[in-house]
Amino acid sequence: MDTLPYDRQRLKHCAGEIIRNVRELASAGWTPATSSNFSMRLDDRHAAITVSGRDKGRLVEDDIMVVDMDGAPVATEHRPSAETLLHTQLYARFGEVGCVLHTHSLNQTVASRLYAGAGHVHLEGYELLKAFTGNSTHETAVALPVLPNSQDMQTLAAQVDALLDQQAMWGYLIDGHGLYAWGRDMAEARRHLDAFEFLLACELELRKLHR
Ligand SMILES: CSCCC(=O)C(=O)COP(=O)(O)O
Ligand SMILES: [Zn+2]
Repeated sequence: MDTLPYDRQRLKHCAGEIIRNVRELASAGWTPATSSNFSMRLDDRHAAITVSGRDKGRLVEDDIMVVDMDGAPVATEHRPSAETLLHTQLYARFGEVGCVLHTHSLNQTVASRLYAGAGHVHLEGYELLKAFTGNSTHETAVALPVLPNSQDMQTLAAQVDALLDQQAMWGYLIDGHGLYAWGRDMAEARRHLDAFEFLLACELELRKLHR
């Protein structure tokens, strides 16, 4: 008899989706040196998330584990991502969030350094802003927040919660660290992540050209 408190088949499905997508992100160079972490919602009380410290470009099913919405491991000896709280806080806060992706690409990391002082990256006038759910025109602006980094996840999570109290958003940067993006499912989270990456590359390129 299966006494697990989550659906084993759903975990298998999510692990497959995470592994396939993260392989692509790793090939693009967005997960250097075991960085980055990835999760999907299993149900109201559980999420599947990458095990801490694994090479994200070579994930196998055993590298995906289950946590509850407080970030505690469920039915496993594995240690979850050091940043699990930044995933589960989104699942706990928004019932519709189904996937959270965190990467450390060069563009994301450089942009986080350049715009930390301003506290956000202003993205305006791009057709690609329509990639973010809720936007239907290029005639709009998105402020991508940049948070100070911390090794204390409670501190980071509190900063994110304070931002979410003020604005709707699909992602944020952490200074010198990387990008968090999310969506209702993997496809939407991927689209948001890819759009942020492209738009940050545009902003960095424009800065170079204007020098
Ligand atoms: C070597 S990267 C430092 C930790 C980090 O930022 C990260 O994204 C990966 O941490 P995890 O515990 O999820 O492997
Ligand atoms: Zn990280």
